[in-house]
Amino acid sequence: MQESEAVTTTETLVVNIENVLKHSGKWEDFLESFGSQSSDFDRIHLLLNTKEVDELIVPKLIKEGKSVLKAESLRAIGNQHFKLAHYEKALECYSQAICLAPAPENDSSNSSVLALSFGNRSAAFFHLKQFTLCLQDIENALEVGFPTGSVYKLLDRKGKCCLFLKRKHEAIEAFEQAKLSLEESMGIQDKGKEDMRSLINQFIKKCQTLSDVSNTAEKVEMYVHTEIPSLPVYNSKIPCAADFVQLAMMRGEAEDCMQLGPSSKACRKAAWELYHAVECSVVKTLHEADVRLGHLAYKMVAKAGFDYLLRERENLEHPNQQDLSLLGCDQNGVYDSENYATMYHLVNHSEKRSPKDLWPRAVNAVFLLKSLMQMSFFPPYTEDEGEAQKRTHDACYIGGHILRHLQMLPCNAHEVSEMQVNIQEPSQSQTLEIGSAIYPVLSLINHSCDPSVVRHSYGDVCIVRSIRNISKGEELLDNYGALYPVMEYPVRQKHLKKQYFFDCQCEACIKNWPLYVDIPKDVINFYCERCHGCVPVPSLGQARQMESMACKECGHHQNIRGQILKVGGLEEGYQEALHKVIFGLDVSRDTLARLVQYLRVVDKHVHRPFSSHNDCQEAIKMCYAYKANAFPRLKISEQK
Ligand SMILES: C[S@@+](CC[C@H](N)C(=O)[O-])C[C@H]1O[C@@H](n2cnc3c(N)ncnc32)[C@H](O)[C@@H]1O
Repeated sequence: MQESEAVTTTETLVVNIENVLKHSGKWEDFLESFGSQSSDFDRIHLLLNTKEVDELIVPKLIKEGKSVLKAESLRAIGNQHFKLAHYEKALECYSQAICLAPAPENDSSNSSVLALSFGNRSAAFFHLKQFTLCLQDIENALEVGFPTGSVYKLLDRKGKCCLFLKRKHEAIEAFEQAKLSLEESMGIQDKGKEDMRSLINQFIKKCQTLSDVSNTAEKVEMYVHTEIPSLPVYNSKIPCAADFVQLAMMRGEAEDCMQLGPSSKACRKAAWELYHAVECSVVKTLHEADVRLGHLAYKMVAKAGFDYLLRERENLEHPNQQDLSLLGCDQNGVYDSENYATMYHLVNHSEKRSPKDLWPRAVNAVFLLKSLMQMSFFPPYTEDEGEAQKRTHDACYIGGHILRHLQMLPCNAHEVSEMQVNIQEPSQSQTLEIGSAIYPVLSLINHSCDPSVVRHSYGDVCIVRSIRNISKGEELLDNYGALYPVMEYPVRQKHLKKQYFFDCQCEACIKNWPLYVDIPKDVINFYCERCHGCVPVPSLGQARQMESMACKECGHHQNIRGQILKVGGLEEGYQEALHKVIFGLDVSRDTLARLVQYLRVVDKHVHRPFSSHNDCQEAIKMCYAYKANAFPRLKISEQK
């Protein structure tokens, strides 16, 4: 028996190749030659034509088989747990069954184990009161061929979920469909049908008592933007369907955000097809080689397809800047994040990168290219000499795309995150990066060390909300991992320069705002009514007694009692809400509403940095985070 080979990561591969070239005295010349290449195409060409490099980059495909038998057996164990009301254990088994179940078209058994497992898992989610996840799995089960005779059960469950979530009209529609489906189902006696019908009718009556609520969340939560990624990848080491499973498990959690529902289904379908075409068999290889963002680069190219990339070559490389469609906009001039061109033209800073920066990326690109070559991505080539040249040329062109993305992604990709909640010790909760994704619209937002928006992951959907007042026409500013309250100015600048190639000129940087711990607590700087400068006041209590105060900048004396009363009037409610979030994990809408109200008023009247402003922002972020990907989940989704 062959001993299993140790897996080589691309990082080790880079070191190995360097060592081989150094050993043969060719490294310096090679690096010089590499540094003189002016395009990604040429860089890939050089690597493929350097024997030592070409011979060492040999990705081994690690295929993991699907198995109906294994999936069925896990599903059966899940059913045993389910009967004993061990729903979380059942959930785990069903999830594993879903991972191992083949796509329905490859499943020769009578009913698709994938569809049944999704159906079972929806029941487990239902009992765990995870209604949105339950709905997601009902959709999945129906999509992949749940047995028609039992579809009424899923529709009935769907109606109940919608009822719990107070989605009146969807609930009634689902129950009506359940009744129709019940009529069509064979193996159920007339009496049984009648009982079931009358039960469903009772639920419909319940639905009718619900009021037609609108989405009030939006008013409290300050939504700015919601984006479904063009491409997501997970850091999971589970092969193939893992991404799909995680998507199914997580996407659509934001039941209070109306924009998520329908398109996520289309995305899942697209992802499913893509995986089974060029990605499914290679996912494990990419994870084992630890290619990280390389997985996204691979997926971008795989999704675009060889024909498209070849056909659009001229338009991509030399777009007519007047023609917005060539830059990724649709016929109406609207930026289309599904269009490859939008991602292709995202900033990559190629011209600022040194050969030492580009070299490991080029090795990664060749590794990914060769993985792609083992799939049915390229057209078949004959053995002719001309064809061999074409083959090399095509490889360099596609490899060039991958290399371009490996430069673009570190400046533009976003993390998909999940909070691991520590219920006993909330301050010990941790946020983990569970994946990465490209959101082309989000990628247009610049950085500030004092950002105006914050992002949270709901599944792999990203929701952007404001965390301070934003005037009409004002630029949105996100944070690239360098917040002024917790990171010193030089450290922030270094980080931003290294990864994003710019010197930050945000207000916090220019004015050298202190770290949170050093923000003076004995003074509050109100806005001057004349010049917008600082009117410093001591504590709110003392300030209420004072007749007028002077602006530090223009000297104008003014009575700011009205402003002080506005902030002071909200202080008690804010303090209470803050305490509830931090110590009680109370992230209900009421608590959030008080925090948001306080933040809006403080933002309007008081200069930053102001530590209560920071505290309030952090508490608001916590409220959002606990509602986003957070496990174990707080039972907040069902709260009013
Ligand atoms: C995600 S992109 C943001 C969109 C980008 N400005 C564009 O026009 O496509 C990140 C890049 O934008 C630029 N950038 C972002 N924030 C910036 C800032 N505050 N000042 C200057 N450049 C910034 C940097 O070049 C950075 O690498």
